[in-house]
Amino acid sequence: MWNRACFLTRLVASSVRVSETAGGIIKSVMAGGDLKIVDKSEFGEPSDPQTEADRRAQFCIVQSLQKHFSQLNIIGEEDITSAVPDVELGYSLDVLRTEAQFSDDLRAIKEDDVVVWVDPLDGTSEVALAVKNKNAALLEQVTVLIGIAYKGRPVAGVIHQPYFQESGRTIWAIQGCGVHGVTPATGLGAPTGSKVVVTTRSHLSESVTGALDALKQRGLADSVEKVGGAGYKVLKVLEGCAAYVFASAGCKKWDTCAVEAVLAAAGGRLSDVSGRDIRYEPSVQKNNTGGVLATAPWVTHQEYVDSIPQSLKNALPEIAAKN
Ligand SMILES: Nc1ncnc2c1ncn2[C@@H]1O[C@H](COP(=O)(O)O)[C@@H](OP(=O)(O)O)[C@H]1O
Ligand SMILES: [Mg+2]
Ligand SMILES: [Mg+2]
Ligand SMILES: [Mg+2]
Repeated sequence: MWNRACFLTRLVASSVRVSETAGGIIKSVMAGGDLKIVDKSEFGEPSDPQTEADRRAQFCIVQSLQKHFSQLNIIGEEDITSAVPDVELGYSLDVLRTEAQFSDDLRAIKEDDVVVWVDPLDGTSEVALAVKNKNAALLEQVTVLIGIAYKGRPVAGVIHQPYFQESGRTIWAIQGCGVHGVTPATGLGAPTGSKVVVTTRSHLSESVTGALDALKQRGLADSVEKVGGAGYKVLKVLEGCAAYVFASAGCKKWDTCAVEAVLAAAGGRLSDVSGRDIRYEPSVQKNNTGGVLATAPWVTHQEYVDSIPQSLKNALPEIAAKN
């Protein structure tokens, strides 16, 4: 089955397994207790922590994928990594079985047509806070993100959530083939009966709260929940929240590629706050300078775009320049 599978099937099938291995690495670093945190931010910027778990998880993902796919263009968040022993990776049979639903376009994708965007640990600030405050509940917000872009747009994505219940879960999607690992909420306000909007916990700013206030006034946000990680916020949108709003710069392509693929496969939409597509070519600037707006399948994305004040949209390039 593996040998007959097309390139995209084999890449996603391997990515599902390697995301789970990376999740295991994150858990073992946490269990060891010494996170060896460094701050990647430059003077005057908000703190941008990196732990030994981020470094080891990225090494594992990049090394394993390159072993199978030597020509693959992989762009990971971390510049510095920590070596971990080589592991023989398997592949997900569920992914292999999905190939029957592929379009001819998907079947024709070759190794040098794609860019893989890797966030080895999304929610690092929450990891640091969980340790500092001895609050293990925050770890639910950690995800491993592997996004696959073809012709500059997401075509498949893997979100592994290592601390979901006891053994974690992996959510993945390939364009046109549905979402696996979660059942997306389909109705208005499910499960709370109102429109809950999620936003950043650790990167709040005037422009973020300005956008949220505007959405509240228009009846598009009944309440706001502040949680960590782009991966976790999109999972919340898949499971009943109306939208994820981040009207600021600082969130990067590796934060959004995988989650956009998964959300789009569920019928939702992710764009910048002005409604423009986010591009994922290898040469693109890493920062999502137009902010991030993700909406559930059951809300109208354009209503959210239109409700965010133009003055905030216009100010984003200046915020981006400072990041
Ligand atoms: N101003 C900023 N500087 C650096 N990273 C930022 C940022 N704003 C958002 N991010 C990154 O975007 C992701 C989601 O952020 P948030 O939880 O605030 O919504 C996090 O990814 P990582 O945890 O992978 O670094 C976070 O670091
Ligand atoms: Mg991230
Ligand atoms: Mg990260
Ligand atoms: Mg980071």
